[in-house]
Amino acid sequence: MRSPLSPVLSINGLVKDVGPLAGLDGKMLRVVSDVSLTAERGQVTALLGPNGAGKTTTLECAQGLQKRTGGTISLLGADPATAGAGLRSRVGVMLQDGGLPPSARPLPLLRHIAGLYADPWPVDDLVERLAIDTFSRTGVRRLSGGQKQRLALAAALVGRPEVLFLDEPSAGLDPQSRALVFNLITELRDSGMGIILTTHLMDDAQRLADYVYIIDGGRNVAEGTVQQLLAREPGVDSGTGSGGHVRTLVFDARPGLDLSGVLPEGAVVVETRAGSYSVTGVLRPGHLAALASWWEANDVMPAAMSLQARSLEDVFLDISGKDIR
Ligand SMILES: Nc1ncnc2c1ncn2[C@@H]1O[C@H](COP(=O)(O)OP(=O)(O)OP(=O)(O)O)[C@@H](O)[C@H]1O
Repeated sequence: MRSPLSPVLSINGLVKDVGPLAGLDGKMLRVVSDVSLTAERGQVTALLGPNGAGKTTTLECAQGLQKRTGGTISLLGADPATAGAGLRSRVGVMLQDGGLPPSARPLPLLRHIAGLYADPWPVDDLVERLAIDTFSRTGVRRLSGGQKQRLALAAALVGRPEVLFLDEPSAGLDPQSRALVFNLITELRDSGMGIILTTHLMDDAQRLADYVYIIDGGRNVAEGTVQQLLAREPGVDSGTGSGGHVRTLVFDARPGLDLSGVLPEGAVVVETRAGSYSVTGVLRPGHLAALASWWEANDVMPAAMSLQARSLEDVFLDISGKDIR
């Protein structure tokens, strides 16, 4: 785990039991057994994990919404389990379902929230920045999913929080709104806000996160910068791999080519469907040269080919497995 000088959030050995549960003969169920993470100021820290990994439970304990069973949590230097309203006013939370009152209208709602803070973000500016002006007087229940998301972000920001929790911030956003929201998140990060992001969209995490924690089954399974995680070789649990990046070369040619023994070690060749081949591994120029020589010797001219970088999604699936939770 990182040891930043002044983290906005620091979780150590979090344990959370729920219950007693009737389905377990009245026993407690341990849903988080050992999660640790730190989030720095001026960074986006992503918490990723498959369904049921314990992300929501971890973050709700961090926000003081659930009582932890064990471990320590420090949010802006205070214990969220015992801190009062003073801490809450320094923390912004954007929930996936918005948590907004259905009968409220965006502009009056934001003005009302702003009235609770001594030095709020000017509402007109937020409304303009998040393009809320076009629906500022429409009832929340009539807003589209993307409009609710932008309003939820504005509501989380109006108190100028020092730390911001974002749960699936781009859910339901069209490409224009996504760009708007991402630009704002990047700007907030650059201005020193500590941002904690949970998402199932690996693309969002890859784009926004400075540091990533992956949890599964209620415990940490991997962490690192996006670059460090991308450099991992498939199946390797720790370290940064051999220094090269795993890539996939995809090409289309005639079906049934026997490429066994053609490539230097470290590459796996699969005919994914008739005539489509993928070569995956820490590919080096020698792999490309061997393939091209073999094509020449066997009179094969691919109809199409591309070299693809490994994505955070590939790494995530590699670490957390492909089983459905
Ligand atoms: N009160 C509860 N009673 C029973 N099980 C619970 C309770 N709270 C959480 N769980 C279980 O704990 C596990 C972790 O849940 P949590 O919501 O933290 O996961 P998550 O990583 O946020 O999942 P998702 O990605 O699906 O939102 C799940 O298996 C969930 O069913």
